[in-house]
This record gives sequence, structure tokens and C-alpha cells, in this order.
Amino acid sequence: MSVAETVIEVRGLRNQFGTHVVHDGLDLDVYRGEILGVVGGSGTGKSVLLRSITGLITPAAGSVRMLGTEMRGASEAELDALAERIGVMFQDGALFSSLTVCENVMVPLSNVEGLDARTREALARLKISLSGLPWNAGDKFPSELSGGMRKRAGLARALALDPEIVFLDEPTAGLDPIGAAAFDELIRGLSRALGLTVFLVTHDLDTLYATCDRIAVLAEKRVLVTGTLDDMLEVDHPWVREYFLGPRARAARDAIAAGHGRE
Ligand SMILES: Nc1ncnc2c1ncn2[C@@H]1O[C@H](COP(=O)(O)OP(=O)(O)OP(=O)(O)O)[C@@H](O)[C@H]1O
Repeated sequence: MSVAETVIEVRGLRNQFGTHVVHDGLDLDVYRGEILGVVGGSGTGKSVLLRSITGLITPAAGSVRMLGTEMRGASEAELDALAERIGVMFQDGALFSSLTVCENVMVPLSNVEGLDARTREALARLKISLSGLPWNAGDKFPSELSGGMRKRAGLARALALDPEIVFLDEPTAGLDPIGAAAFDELIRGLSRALGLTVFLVTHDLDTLYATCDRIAVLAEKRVLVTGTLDDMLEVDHPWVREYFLGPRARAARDAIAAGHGRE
């Protein structure tokens, strides 16, 4: 049996804002090629975890090793090299409103040496179509797109540099059930086709059931438990029981079992 390669290793992570401690002694491993769903109650620090792993927040203590690079103490050049190997999609897509979709997707490509403008544009359009947007979406401005299309544009930008790991913060929030199911399918398909590792923060039970290989539950300032969805059903913790065994979880589970999620 092959041993899974750890692409993200978090140890003893501590994050705090003033006296408010969000994480304390948080450990987490993410394996290559998996889709990891990160869940937890509101304010448990899912976004803060994503931001501290991607280097947008400097933790108060602990270590984050990503793709073999220890973030703390890494040189600027090492962090730049690492940034080219990951993609991040924020909740609202975080697109520049004054740029077209194509120009937005070209932004991460602008620092890549040896690419002329035409190649950059061709690569951006490839990622736009890979993200399931219609061919003419590249020439539109974000304000001309629906919420679901903006998310796909955000995903296209996250994929611009052919990352090994993508971070998705609440990718289906605000989408209607059909749009959300389509987005789940897209993430699952891209992960499998491209061998992507996906770190996915979500509240959406249907997304967990439809896409995730493994779940990490944040509670009590740390990762309380990791495992498959089946493992979650055995966890004796009030929040975990309520979340995974409550009526909404039952509905999501039954829908997937019947082969029709989100109906
Ligand atoms: N820049 C900041 N300054 C001060 N406090 C912050 C900052 N960012 C986050 N926090 C606090 O950290 C805690 C965790 O926030 P975070 O956004 O990670 O929660 P979350 O688990 O993603 O929540 P939700 O599910 O509601 O999106 C919250 O109490 C939040 O107020």
C-alpha cells in the first residue's frame, strides 16, 4: 500500500487577535490529491486557518510546512516560489471589478517569466473554459456575471498557475442548490482530472457529501477530529453529533444515497 504524501503539515498552531485566542495547539495534515473539507461552528477559525496556511496571516506560534517549505523563516524567494504552486479562491471570488474576467485570470500569470501577452491570454482563456464558463465570459466584467459565474471566474484565477493545492473558502455559499451542485461536481472533476489537492472550507453539508474525501472538524481552538464522513458519525462530541447526525445531515445523506444530492 502506498503511503500518502503530506503536502501540508500544521503543528502547534496558535492564532490570536489581541486577547482573543482563535487557535491553540492546532495540528493538521493534508494529503496529496485529497479533497479535505474543513468544518466547524461559526467563529471557530476556519478562514483564519486557511489564511494562516496560505501565509496571509502570520501565526503567533507553531509551524506550517507546505510542499516541503517551512513557512516561518522562509526567504522571500521561497515564499514566491511556493505562491506559484498554490491557488486561493475567496468567498466572493475577490475579483478586480475594473478588469475583465480574462484580465483577472491573467493577473497571477503576470509574474511568470517567459510568457508573452498572447500566451498569457490563451492560458487564461483555457482556465476560464476549464472552470465551466461560456467562451465569451472572459470579455465580461465581474458585475456582468451571476454569483455562480463569479465564483467560477474566481476558481479560474485560482487555477491560473496550475497549482498543486487549491484553497476554497465557502465555494458554494450564496449559490442556489442547482448552481451549488454543479460547482461541487466541477471541484470533484477538476481534482480528479488534475490530481489537485483541495482544502475546502464549507458549511455546506451537501458539498461535504458530494466532494470530500476527508473532513477536519474545528472546535475548542484546534482540529478536534479528522476522518471520513462515516468516521464523523461515530464521534461523541455535541457539535459533531448535532452537525453530522442532525436533520439536515440526514437529508443530505439520504439524497446522496438515493443518487440525487440537493433535491
Ligand atoms: N483580522 C482580524 N482581527 C480580529 N479578529 C479576527 C480577524 N480575523 C478573524 N478574527 C476573529 O477570529 C475568529 C475566527 O474567524 P473566522 O473568520 O476564521 O471564523 P470562521 O470559522 O471562518 O467563521 P464563519 O463560519 O462564520 O465564516 C472570529 O471570532 C473573528 O472575529
